[in-house]
Order: sequence, then structure tokens, then C-alpha cells
Amino acid sequence: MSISSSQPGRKIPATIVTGFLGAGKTTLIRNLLTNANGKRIALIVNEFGDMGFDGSLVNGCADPDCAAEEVVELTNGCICCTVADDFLPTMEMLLSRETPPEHIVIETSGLALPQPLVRAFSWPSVKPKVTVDGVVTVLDAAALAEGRIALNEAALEAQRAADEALDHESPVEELFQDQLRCADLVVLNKADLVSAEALEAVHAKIAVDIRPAVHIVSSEKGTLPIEVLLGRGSAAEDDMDGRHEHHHHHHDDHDHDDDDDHHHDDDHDHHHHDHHHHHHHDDFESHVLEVGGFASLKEAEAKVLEAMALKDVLRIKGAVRIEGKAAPAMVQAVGPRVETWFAAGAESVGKLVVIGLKGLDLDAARALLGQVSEAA
Ligand SMILES: Nc1nc2c(ncn2[C@@H]2O[C@H](COP(=O)(O)OP(=O)(O)OP(=O)(O)O)[C@@H](O)[C@H]2O)c(=O)[nH]1
Repeated sequence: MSISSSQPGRKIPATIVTGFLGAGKTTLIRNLLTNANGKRIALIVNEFGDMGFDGSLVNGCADPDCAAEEVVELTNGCICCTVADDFLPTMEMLLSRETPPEHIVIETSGLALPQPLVRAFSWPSVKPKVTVDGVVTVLDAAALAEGRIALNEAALEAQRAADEALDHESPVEELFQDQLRCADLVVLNKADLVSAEALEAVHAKIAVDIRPAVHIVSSEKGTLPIEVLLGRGSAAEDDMDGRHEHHHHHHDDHDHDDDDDHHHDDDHDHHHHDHHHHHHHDDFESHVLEVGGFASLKEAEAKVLEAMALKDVLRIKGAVRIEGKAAPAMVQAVGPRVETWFAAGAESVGKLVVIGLKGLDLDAARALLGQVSEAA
């Protein structure tokens, strides 16, 4: 009998991948699925034909390395507008399987807002079983470097005009900002097509539209470590503050100019991100620290939280001993969120994996987490 990694009582994580037409969502997902190390992942996509899922991904998944157990196609185009009659039944179907997926990846249509989809996870039939692990917003760095949102803006407009379900009132720029604001992770894709300076400029421009503590990473062909993409544990459905979308607001602000200039002058905290520099996918590193026990769950959480605040640390996870407890505690940390729970039968107890951008402050992490010895 194999030990399933989906524990009873723990919700199935779902990752929402958003981003405009041609940003590289499909490419990123394809990479993710081929590097899933046997994790059972179900993929929910919009209409294949329309969105570039022209069967190539599905064929790719005949590849024994690809972990997509099943690919479910939503027929109605825009998920967020058809939540009740298309998305929820699909989710319920997946969840009622004898062997439910270990992770669900949802690719949204380029012009869909992630917010309504995230809210759908609070639906009574879904909420107890699934949680939004993270919203990954994929951006086209090449287009943005040229001051455009999509390389082919005409195609973007055509896609928009063709989809009845979409809100046709809001400027595309607002939809773009809404996708950014909902992000738990922003991927600046197509980094290979732009200079380091241009990438830096794009980074600076979008940094004002994301929520605090959201990381921006760059990629080529969406190639990012699965550890960075999945397992973020954001529980976005319970954390909608700050993710609100433009067009559900009343625009009572007076300076309603049409230019590209977005002023956020009254809120400096808004700029309080870790301003990471740009890194390509091979600029990540991960270290396994052998750590001693912690006095309590609270202490473990506090130390891990401190370590997460170190520069360039993106994730910490593992299993640790807690004094006086028979079962080890699992630790999962992403951004400002640390989750711990007791799990009898956990493997590799006494080890924490620290994942981050190259050059992360390993010594400080070791000191905080109480490394007992150099890994022999
Ligand atoms: N040069 C370069 N091309 C890329 C990169 N990522 C994706 N592409 C190409 O960009 C095009 C669009 O990528 P997709 O993954 O289909 O984009 P998408 O966001 O899924 O687009 P839609 O499904 O049409 O909304 C494809 O031709 C990809 O091969 C990258 O990092 N660099």
C-alpha cells in the first residue's frame, strides 16, 4: 500500500493560471505537468481550439512523463461567467472520483478575471474539499517592454469581441491590473526576448499593481520549479481583501485620465514589496537543512516566518520535531504565510527545505531554524 500524499481532512489545492492571450500560460502549464514527478494533477482548461490548447498539450500528455491524469475542458469559454452551470459541476465531478486528483490546475481564458473564479471556491459543495493554492499570473515581458499588454493586441481585441460572456466595458488595461492584483505569484515570461534593462523596467512598472509580499519571477517558456508554482497555500478564497477588481467598483475617483500613468501616491505601503531582481529559472536554489526540535508549534512557526522574511527566500517546507509531541509537525511556508500541522508518519523528520532565488541568505536561515549539523 502506498502512502497517499492527500491526507484526509486536507483540502485539494487548486492553482489558477491567468494571463492574457499568448503570455505563455499553456507553455507554463505544459512544463509544470512534465515536471510533476508523478503528482496526480487534473487540468481544467477553456475550449481547446480557441485558446491554443489545440490538442498539443493533450498529445503531450500521452508522454509517460506527463502527470496530467485528466484534462477537463470547459465548454463555455469564460469560466468566471459560467461558474454555476459549468465550472462547479466540473469540480464536483472531479472531487467525486474514487481517486481524486492531488492538485488541480485551472487555466483561465486570457480575458477572464480571476476574482470571480476564486470566489467560486467558497461555494458550499467545493469549499470543504478544495482550496485555491495560488493565483499565478503570467505576463508577456516582451509585449510589456514595448508598452503593450499582448504582443498581438488586435487578436486580444478580437478574442474579446467574440466572447459574449465578457465584460466589454472595462478597458483592457483594467482587466490587466485586476489580473495582477489577484496574483499570488507573477511570472514575467518571455524573458529571453528582452534585455535585462527592459525586464527591470517592466518589473518596476508592474510592481505597483501587485499586493505586498507577492513575488515577481521571470521565466523563459514558463520553466519554473514546481516548488515555486505549486504548494503556495494562499487560500485565496479566504483572502479576497486587496484582490478586488476595478470594474466592480464605482469609480468615484476624480482623476480619471486615460493615459498610462498610474499614480499611487497616497499609499506608500503599497510599494512595500521585496524588490527582487530578475532571475531566470536556473537562478533558483534549494537547500536541505537538518534542524533540531522546536519547543512548540508556535516557536516553529515564528522561526520559519522570520526565515521567510530573509531576502530571496521563497518557500520553506518540511517536517520537524516538537518537544513533547510524538507526531512530527509538517511545515509549509510561502510568503507571509506559515502553515503547520501534526502528521504521524511524515517522512524525513528533522529536515527543512529552503527554496529561493540564488544568493539567498542561507547562513541567516540556518541560524534561525537551528541547523544542528552540516548535512553529512
Ligand atoms: N520566446 C519565447 N516564446 C514563448 C515563451 N513562452 C511562450 N512562448 C511562445 O508564445 C506563444 C504563446 O504561448 P502560449 O503558451 O500558447 O500562451 P497562452 O498564454 O497559453 O495563450 P492563449 O492560450 O492563446 O491565451 C507560443 O508560440 C509559445 O511558444 C518564452 O518564454 N519565450
